[in-house]
Parts: sequence; structure tokens; C-alpha cells
Amino acid sequence: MEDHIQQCETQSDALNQKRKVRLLHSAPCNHKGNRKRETRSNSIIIREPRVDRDQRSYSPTVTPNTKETRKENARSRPHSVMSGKTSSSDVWSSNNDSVSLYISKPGLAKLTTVPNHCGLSRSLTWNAKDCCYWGSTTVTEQLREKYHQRKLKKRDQPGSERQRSKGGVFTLLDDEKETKQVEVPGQAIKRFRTAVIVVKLVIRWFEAITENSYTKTPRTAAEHQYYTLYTSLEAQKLAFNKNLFVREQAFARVPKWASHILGTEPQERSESDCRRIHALLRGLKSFDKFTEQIQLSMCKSFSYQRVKSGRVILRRGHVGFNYYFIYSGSVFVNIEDVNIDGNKFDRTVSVLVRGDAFGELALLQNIRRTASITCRENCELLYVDKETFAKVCPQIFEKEMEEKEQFLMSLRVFRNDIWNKEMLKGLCADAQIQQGKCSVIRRLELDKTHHHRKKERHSTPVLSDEIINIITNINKINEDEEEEEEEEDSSDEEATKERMLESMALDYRRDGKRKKMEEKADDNKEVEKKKLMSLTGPTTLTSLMTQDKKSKDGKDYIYVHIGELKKNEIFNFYAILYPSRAPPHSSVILVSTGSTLMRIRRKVFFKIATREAKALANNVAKLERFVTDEQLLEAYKEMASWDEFKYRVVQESVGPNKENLRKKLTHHQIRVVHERRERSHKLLKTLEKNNKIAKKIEEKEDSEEREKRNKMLENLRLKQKSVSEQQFQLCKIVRKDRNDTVIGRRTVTSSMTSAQPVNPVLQEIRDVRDAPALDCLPKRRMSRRYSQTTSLGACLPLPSDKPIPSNLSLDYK
Ligand SMILES: Nc1ncnc2c1ncn2[C@@H]1O[C@@H]2COP(=O)(O)O[C@H]2[C@H]1O
Repeated sequence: MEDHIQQCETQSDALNQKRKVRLLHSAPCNHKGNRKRETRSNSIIIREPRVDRDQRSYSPTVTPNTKETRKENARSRPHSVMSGKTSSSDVWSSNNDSVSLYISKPGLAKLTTVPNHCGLSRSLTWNAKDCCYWGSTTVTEQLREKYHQRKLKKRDQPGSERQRSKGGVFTLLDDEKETKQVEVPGQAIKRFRTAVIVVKLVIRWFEAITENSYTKTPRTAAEHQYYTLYTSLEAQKLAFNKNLFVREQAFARVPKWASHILGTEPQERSESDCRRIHALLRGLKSFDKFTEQIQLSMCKSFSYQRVKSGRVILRRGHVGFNYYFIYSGSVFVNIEDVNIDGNKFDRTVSVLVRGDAFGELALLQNIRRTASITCRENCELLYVDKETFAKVCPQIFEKEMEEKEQFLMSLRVFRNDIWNKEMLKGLCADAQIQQGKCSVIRRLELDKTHHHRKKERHSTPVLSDEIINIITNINKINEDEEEEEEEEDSSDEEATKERMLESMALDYRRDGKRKKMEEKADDNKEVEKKKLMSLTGPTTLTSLMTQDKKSKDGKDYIYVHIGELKKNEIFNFYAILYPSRAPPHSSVILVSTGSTLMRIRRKVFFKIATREAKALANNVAKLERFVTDEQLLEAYKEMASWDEFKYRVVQESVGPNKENLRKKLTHHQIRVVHERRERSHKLLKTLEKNNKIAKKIEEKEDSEEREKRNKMLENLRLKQKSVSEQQFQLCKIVRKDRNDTVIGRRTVTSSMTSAQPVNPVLQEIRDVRDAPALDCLPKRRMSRRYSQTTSLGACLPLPSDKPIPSNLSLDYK
């Protein structure tokens, strides 16, 4: 806009130099002052206007609408020309130096000149009944001077009527009544500029807030690893984000029509609009739990918001105003935690995705936000305000609360006689329902004898990288801590246990890949990450294992899957209640795989529980049976030896693969191969000899000899047959040794492998098969050459001068 104005100013300066005021009128206006369609026949062009100061009216010079005048007008017309229909109160203006047209009444036009520099404006009026403004003009120096003088004069006059516009542009009002109210075009531009500045400032302010939200908010470990993986291009290449290709994602965008409806005021939304929005949102998990009536009333008042990845939507401790639904994208739920050193840090407890909702706790209980919500991916949110929420939602949440209460009542720990309704309500209010499966993993310390064995194993009992959120630093529990103190403090153990639950909604696969990315990160990031790690402890299985390896105690740990959490079971209850009393084997990890959990905070539990309730919990917890470390170790040993046995059997029956073979080839073996090769040469020579004999016999013609010859031929054929047989077998063995997957006739049974007793004939054939090549090749390429040579071995030459009888099969290829 500013550029445009600048351009116009330059143009008008140029026109100023010509000292010419040009006003062009062409198409006539109708009686309302609106411009009629231009018809050449009756249009007029007004040029070189004369301003009659006394009459305050404009007397244009009328020139005929000829071809020449039109051409000249076209040339002189600046870019800033505005044209179009005029109506009452329209202001046409191009820039501050231009003469503008203001239609105050139908058929009455006011001309306002606004000199650029001195800030003066001049209103002129003329009858614009049949006129249309087509051009721009400039105020002459002389005119400007006069205006200036007149302005000063007017200012000095005590009773003079003078108005000062908001934009600071003066409007000299004429004595005549019709010129009293004049809208100054320059003023409009000024206002526009002010508006632009305000908008710019607001945008900058928002940007600053957004920037703060990104940079000043400390990230949790989960956030950090997510952004490390999925924000850098390099990382994206390495980590394939399958979610980007999930079908649902393609459709999970609020369509344009819906965002348009959601952008309107609630009172402007029609019944059908609400129905359409309702149809769109049906199927969202947390939306579906409301009755249709509530859903419709929500649709009436929904607002729509897009939030970019990394933005903080809610901050813990803030006052709650809205209740949010996630239409697309996902968010992190972060709470504050305390680490071993007593430092506070943010920890991701959950990831909410499309269909989830958040922000109800603060509204329902009239408290501050209990957690911070940060955008994980770009999100589309729909939210209702506090008032609407208060009107429609509480019934639903009451129902949900009842369900939670019912569930708690079904548990032994929350017996009716000890836990009254109020207490249960208190628990349920804070409790979160979380989705996830619950495999229980435990860290097991291996003894020295098993340290060795473990290395031999080719599979570990650890589930996989999916098991990520691990409890740590169990050994550092301060055992002297008083029980009561522990109840109050959110101690390390509590944090540890909470971290177990953390695992339930995170994307473990991605987390697992984090380590690789960490290695690639720059120094600053490394430092940051180390700081983060020191706060939160390792968050991936890989990092935990690395830590275990590095630990100075020299102990060897493994992670064992010890079972599944069943319905109505409480996870590691005793250790959660009394961390200091818990045996060291309580290093248990809960791994999410698909069930629904209710998560009660230990702190809240102790806050609400009475003495009896605590005693009851204690009793229940004591009934919990965990396998001991010894039992686990025993089971592990058995498993390890079973694994070893299986491995050995497989090795023996399948034989060494190509890679292993290459590694295992010793000098001795190479020598053996040489010897075999020589023997195969000998065999070939014998074959050739036989062929020569056969030729000689054929040459002899007498009948006596013929019989002999026939016999010999028969013998030869038999020999040929046996050779081809040998070659066939040789092929098979060679292929088997190459570890090829051979289909149909090529398939070699395990009876042919080295693990089986060796047939002397086959042994001979083996000699042949390994004949060429291994000697002259570098070790690195041996296996390849080996395969080449073995395939060559399958094509050993046969006596070619006699056609092979049909009964001799060479169908071994
Ligand atoms: N552990 C959690 N799991 C999932 N959502 C949570 C958890 N803790 C808090 N929230 C949500 O985060 C919101 C933060 O604001 P509120 O306290 O209003 O309401 C909170 C819940 O909706």
C-alpha cells in the first residue's frame, strides 16, 4: 500500500510541475449519483477546472468527447485513477495530492483537494448529477499557497468554524451549509495507515508470544526427542514417519465450508449449519460421549483454531477458559515433576491425538490448569468456552465420574466401609483414563556366570525398542527416609513410578530411534540433551541399556517380560505405596500395548486416604506376589540354555551361512580346497581318456570288435551317467552351501548338508565342486567367487562327439 501511495505521490509531483489541474469526467451518473454505463455519445470530459473560491463551486470546462481528447485523457490519467459506481458517502481518492470526489448526497459531489505537504484540504462542491469522476488532479502551488493563507486567516478568526480531523488533516469548511460535513480522503488514508500499523504491531506481538512459546518453554524429554526426529529434514529422511501416510490423516482436516461456519458468530449459525458441523464431528471419540442434544448445542458455539507444532496451548497454573477437542494433530500433556536432586522439570505424561479432548479439569473443579498442553504436530482444535461448557458438559463428566467411582469400588483397596463416596470422588476427579496395553517388564541383574552366557545369546528376553520408558536409579532410593515424609514428597521413587506410566501413550518406535539422532546433533544440542537426561533420566530402552553398560558397578542387566497386568490389578502397588520398603526388584516397567487404565496420583491418594484406608491399602499391597530375583534368574538361565540349544541345533542342521563360512575359512581349509581341486582335475582327465578310447573303438569296423565296442560303449554310457549323476549331486551341494533358496527341483534337503554322514561318492563330488578359484582370490571376495566356481562346476564338459542318449538325464539345471 505504501508503495502504491509513494508511486501516486511521485506521479502527482510530476503533474504538479505541469501546474495543471485536470479533472476528467466521462460517464454520467444516475440520479443517486451512481455511475451509469458509459456511453460515448452522451459522455462529457471535463478538463482544466477552474476553482471559483467565492462560489465554492466547481465550474468545469466542458470539452467534447472526441477521439483526441480521449487519447489525451488516457495519457494524462494516472495509475491511481479510481472509477466505479458512486453512491452517497463514497469517497474516491488516489493520494494526498489528488483531487478527490466525495458524493455527499445523491447527485451532489464534493471535491476535496488535499495538498500533500502542508496537510491542508479543500472542499469543493459541484453538482455531480450527470458526472462521473475519472481522473486525478493536483493542486497548483498557487492554490496551495492560497489555501495556506486562508487557513491561517481562519485560525485567527475567533468564531470561525474549523474542524480537525482525527488523522490530523485539516478541513476548511465553507460557509455554505452543504459543505459542513466533509470526509477527507487523506484522513481515510491516514486512518488506513494507522490501522495497518496497529495490525503490524499486533502481528509482531503475536509473533513474539509465539516465539516465546517455542523458545522460552523448556521442552520435556519426549518433546525433545520428537522434535529432534521430526523437525530436521535429515532426521526425517532417517526416520520414516508412517503416520504421515496413514489414511485417516488425509481426511482429518477441517474442510473449508466447516471452518467458514466455525468462523461465524454462534448467533449467525443456522440449524443446518450446526447439523453439518455435527455430522463432521461425529465419530470423534470424546465428542461421541455427549448426547446429541449437547453435541448440537456445542456445535452452535464451537470455535475453531489452528495451532502450529511446538506452540503451547495451555500452561499449567493458568486460569482455564475453554474446553478443547482435537480435530487433527496431536498434543503433549506435560506436568511438573521433581528429580532426585530436587530440581523441577517438565515431564510428558501423555500424548493426546485426534478425537481426544482436554481442559475439563480446570473448568469442572474451578481450579488452575493442572498440566501444560503443547502441540506435537500442527493441530486443528475446536473449543467451547467456559459458559457453554458449564451449561452442557458437567452432566457427562458426572456420568464419567460415576463410572470411575464404580470401577474403584470394585477394587479391594477401595472398600465401601473405608472409602466413602466423597473420598472416591476426590480420587476420581484427578484420575485420568489412559489407553494402553500393560506388559510388565523387569530389570534383572545377572550373576557373573550368566554374564558370559548372555553374550553368546542371539536373542535377549528384552521385548524390543518399544519398551521405552524405564524406571531408573532404583538403587539410589534413600532407604532411611521416613515413611510419612515419603508420602508427602514426590520423591525419586514416585517420579520413577510415574515415569512407568508415562510409557502408556508415547510413540515408542520413534523414541527408540532417538539415540541415532542424538549422535548426529550438534554440540549445543548435546549439552542440552545431557542436561535434560540428568533431569529426567534415560527415556529409551537403548539409553537405559547404555547407561547400564557404563555403570561402574560392572553389573550386567537384562530386561525380562514378566507378565501382563490384568483387569482390576494395580500396578506395583506395594512399591508405589512404600517405596523405601519395596524390595530392589521393584524396578518394574509398565509397557503400554492396548488396555484402558485409570491413573491415580500417589500424592492425591495419600491426601485423601484416611488411616484405615492406608492400612487397607497396606494389607492389599502385601498380598501382592512378585517373583523374586532368584526365581527370575533361574527362569532366565533355563531360557538361555534352551536358546543356546536351539541355536546349536539350527547351526548344525542349516550349516554355516556364507558370511560365517568366509569368516571360518582358515589356511588349512584353503589347502584342503586345493587338494580337492587337483583331484577333480584327475577325474576330468580320466573322463577324457575314456572318450578317446570310445573314439578308437568306433573306428574299428569288424563285427567281433563291434560287440566289444558295444559293451564298452555301454560301459562308457554307464560311466557318463554316473558322472552326470555326480555333477547333479555336486550342483545341489554347491547350491546348498551357497545358502541359495532353491525352488522345485533345485531344492536341497538337509540330508545333503555337512551335518550328515558323508557318502564317499558324494565326497568325491565335493572334491570336484570346490575345484577352481579359491586360491587366487582375496579373502574378501572369496564367497562370491566360490559361488561362481560352483556354478561352473555344474557344467563340466561331457564327451561331445557322440550325442547323449536320451535315457541319460542331464536335467539337473
Ligand atoms: N495425565 C494426563 N493425561 C491426559 N490428560 C491430562 C493428564 N493430566 C491432565 N490432563 C489434561 O490436561 C489438561 C490441562 O488443563 P486442565 O487441568 O483444565 O485439564 C487437564 C486435562 O484435561
